[in-house]
Amino acid sequence: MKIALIRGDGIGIDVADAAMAVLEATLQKTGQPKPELDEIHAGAAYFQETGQDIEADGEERAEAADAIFLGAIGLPSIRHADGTEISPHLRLRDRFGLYAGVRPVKAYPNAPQRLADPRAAEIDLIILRESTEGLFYSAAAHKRSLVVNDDEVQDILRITRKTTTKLHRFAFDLARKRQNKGFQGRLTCVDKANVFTSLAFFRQIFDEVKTDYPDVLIGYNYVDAQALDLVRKPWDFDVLVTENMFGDILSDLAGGLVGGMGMAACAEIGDHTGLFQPAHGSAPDIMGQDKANPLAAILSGALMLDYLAEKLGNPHLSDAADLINQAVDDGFRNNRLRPIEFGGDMGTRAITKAITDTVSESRQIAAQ
Ligand SMILES: NC(=O)c1ccc[n+]([C@@H]2O[C@H](COP(=O)([O-])OP(=O)(O)OC[C@H]3O[C@@H](n4cnc5c(N)ncnc54)[C@H](O)[C@@H]3O)[C@@H](O)[C@H]2O)c1
Ligand SMILES: CC(C)[C@H](C(=O)O)[C@@H](O)C(=O)O
Ligand SMILES: [Mg+2]
Repeated sequence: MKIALIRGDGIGIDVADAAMAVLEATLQKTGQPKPELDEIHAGAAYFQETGQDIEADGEERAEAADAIFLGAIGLPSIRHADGTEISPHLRLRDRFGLYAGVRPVKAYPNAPQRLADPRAAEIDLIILRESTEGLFYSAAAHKRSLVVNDDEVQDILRITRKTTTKLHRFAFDLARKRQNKGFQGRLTCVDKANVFTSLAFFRQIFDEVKTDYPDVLIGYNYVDAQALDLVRKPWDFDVLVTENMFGDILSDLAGGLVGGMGMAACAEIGDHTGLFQPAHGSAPDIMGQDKANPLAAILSGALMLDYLAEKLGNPHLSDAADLINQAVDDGFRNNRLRPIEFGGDMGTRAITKAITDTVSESRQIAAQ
């Protein structure tokens, strides 16, 4: 199993190391061989040093791996001449067609909840963020803005039938899988179809796809109302499918609901490969201090194992993913996970050790 590893910048480096340590421990526990890591240098610091945002053959090597794992990329102090930041990962999403951005939002026991309502303990939803087009079609990294001059800049919000059909199918399949696991299995289309023709088209394709999934409960919400509802009654939602920029914003909001960005895992899935990374950034305000919560990265590692189980036809990798998810759940339940992010006393290394210890001590799965 070959993983392309892009650790990136700031806390990205520490949380990627944490995720790899946990990955190795779980693979060992489940009797699987160590992954082969191909480290690819990329990011803002690399750009400052070399003038390139990723190693010359980095994109090809990423493509050759079974999956890609990324820490975080970007430092606000290092920018291109137009003011935008160094973002080679946007090119990776584009190049590999990583249209399905899966961002789980789950309240763990004893983790801080920002809402007083006891139902906040039930929050367990997934934001499915389209990740290649929408308003990001025009991201500076792609140089596709329509007008750029001293007086005006125009960006493009692009919705295509091909990508949107795949996205909505992915969303309905996900809702169905969740239904089979005992969740509501309700899918909400989040858009702004009241104002934008492009987003009315997004909803129209949702309606076309839904006819193949009569068993899935559906709903609609405009994105502004969805922001309200995520604060007012997040427990009512299960799977939300949305445009790229909306998903970017809502996923940070939702991360905040369940403690903070250190809990915000992410999988970006395309037809041929997947990229796994925490949804947070390089957090320059806490970098180099062993303060980052590595759980978003560790949980992204579990998403990667689940993806690889299917891709490589190896169910032991799913067992390894379950071990990680269980260790996080148990850790919070038993108060063995107390991240500094939540006012606790455990830094990046201590959290990582608590998870690897739990995995190694686990009696659930004997090494084979
Ligand atoms: N996927 C990515 O690589 C990615 C995502 C978002 C931002 N960025 C980049 O990261 C840099 C910083 O961006 P930002 O400050 O807007 O967002 P950020 O996610 O880095 O930080 C936002 C806030 O959340 C906190 N935070 C984030 N992750 C945390 C963790 N694991 N544990 C504890 N606290 C955590 C930070 O300390 C900060 O207060 C920018 O250069 C931005 O472009 C990269
Ligand atoms: C850093 C940035 C390019 C990225 C995005 O906007 O997609 C980040 O915010 C994310 O959510 O993964
Ligand atoms: Mg974001």
